[in-house]
Parts: sequence; C-alpha cells; structure tokens
Amino acid sequence: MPKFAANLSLLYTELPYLERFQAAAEAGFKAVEVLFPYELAAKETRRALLANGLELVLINAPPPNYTGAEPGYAAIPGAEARFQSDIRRVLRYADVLQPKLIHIMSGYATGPEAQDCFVRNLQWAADFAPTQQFTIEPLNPISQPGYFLSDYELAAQVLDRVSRPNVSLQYDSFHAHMIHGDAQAIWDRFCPRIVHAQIGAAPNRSEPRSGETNFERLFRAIDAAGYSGWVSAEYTPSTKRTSDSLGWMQM
Ligand SMILES: O=C(O)[C@@H](O)C(=O)CO
Ligand SMILES: [Mg+2]
Repeated sequence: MPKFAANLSLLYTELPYLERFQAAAEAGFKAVEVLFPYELAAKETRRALLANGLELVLINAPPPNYTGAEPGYAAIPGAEARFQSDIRRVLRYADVLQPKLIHIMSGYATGPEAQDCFVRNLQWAADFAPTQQFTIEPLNPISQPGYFLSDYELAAQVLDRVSRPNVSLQYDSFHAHMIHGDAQAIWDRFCPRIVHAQIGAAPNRSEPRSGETNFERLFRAIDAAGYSGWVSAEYTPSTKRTSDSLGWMQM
C-alpha cells in the first residue's frame, strides 16, 4: 500500500486547526500537509507537528487562497514582483516548517504569454531556493474556472521548458479525473515525473471508495510504479467526523 498523509486543510475541519494534528496522528498518519498555514505564526504549526511526531509533506505558495485572494501569480505577466515577494515569504515559513514540497500556484491567466511567464517565474524560484523541491498541480476548470494550469499535458510542457531538477509534478486524482475523465490513465502516463500525489473521489471529492475512480487499482498502480512519495488524502469527508471516513485506508 502507498504511504498515506492527511491534508489538514480538508480533513478534520470539524476540529480547530491546531487540534487536527493530534487527530491525524491518532488515526495513524505519519505525515500531513497544510495548504495555507499562514494564518498562524509558523512556530505554532511547527510545535503541533513536533508534538505529534508528524512530517510536513507540503504547503502551498502563495498565501492566501481560501480567503478569496488570487490562487497565485506565477503565470500572470506583470505580477513578477508580487510573485517573488510571495515566494520569499513562503520560504521564511519553510525555514521553520521544513516542508518537503512547496506547491506553486499559477493563478488565473491564459495564452502563450502566461505560459512564458510561468516558466520564467518557476525557473526564478528554483534557482533562488535550489535546495527546496517545488511542485505544480493542474486544477480542474469546474472547481477553478480560469486557472492557468488546467491540464496535465500543459504541466508536462511547462516542466520541460522549466528544466530544473527541483520543479516537478503534483498529481491529484480528483482533478485528473475532472479534467481528463480518467485518473488512472493520467497516473499511468505521467507517473515518472510525479513527486507528490493527492487523492479524492470524483466527481464529488469525497473519500476514496465512492465515485468513479477505482482506488484499489490506482493504489496497485502507484505501488507497481515504485513511487516512494506520499499519497495525501485531500477530500471532503462525507461523514460528520473525519475518522469515520477512513475505511478506504484498509482497502
Ligand atoms: O487540489 C487542490 O485543490 C489543492 O491541492 C490545491 O493546492 C489548491 O489550493
Ligand atoms: Mg490537490
């Protein structure tokens, strides 16, 4: 079975943020991810990680997203200064939190100029922080209309042009299914360049087992690919308590 991590921005939201770490550890998770840990000082999140023996897999850049601001500036021509100052801020958090990965969000944009800008900005971030591993993640246009990185082919093209060893692909079974209609086919095609995976059923983004993706088959394929990264549970539980939604881990 793959190594599962818990996304604490979507799981355990029935609990206050700092209590989610203990709940995840009690459920057996050894690693977590937090999309936007910027509302609290980094040391608060660090304390919660240490107290519960948890590794931090991933945070997102830039802050914030769910509060209604733009989901990134990386592909927006003219916003380079904003992009760079956001990355510097995220790296200050990363100094304290030591996330394995930072997911850089493209923002809303379209066309060849946006792609050129995205490539340049990713190269800048990769060279500015050469020991940090970065990811990009295609998001589906129903959940994120107008988001630049909305396709895995496009992500592969961008990564080829960026050509930096510390910028790679983040796979999300929910988005992959919503974009391309088949999460498994996208895993099979792009797995050699995937350094981080997230899972959620489609189309309703609830726990694996429901929906149109065959997760038993997907987990077998992840193992067969020799993938050694984390597979993060990033879904909205259909149950009141997240702990009641974890049956899929025993598949
Ligand atoms: O899939 C998602 O929505 C996330 O992984 C994300 O980073 C968007 O904020
Ligand atoms: Mg995701």
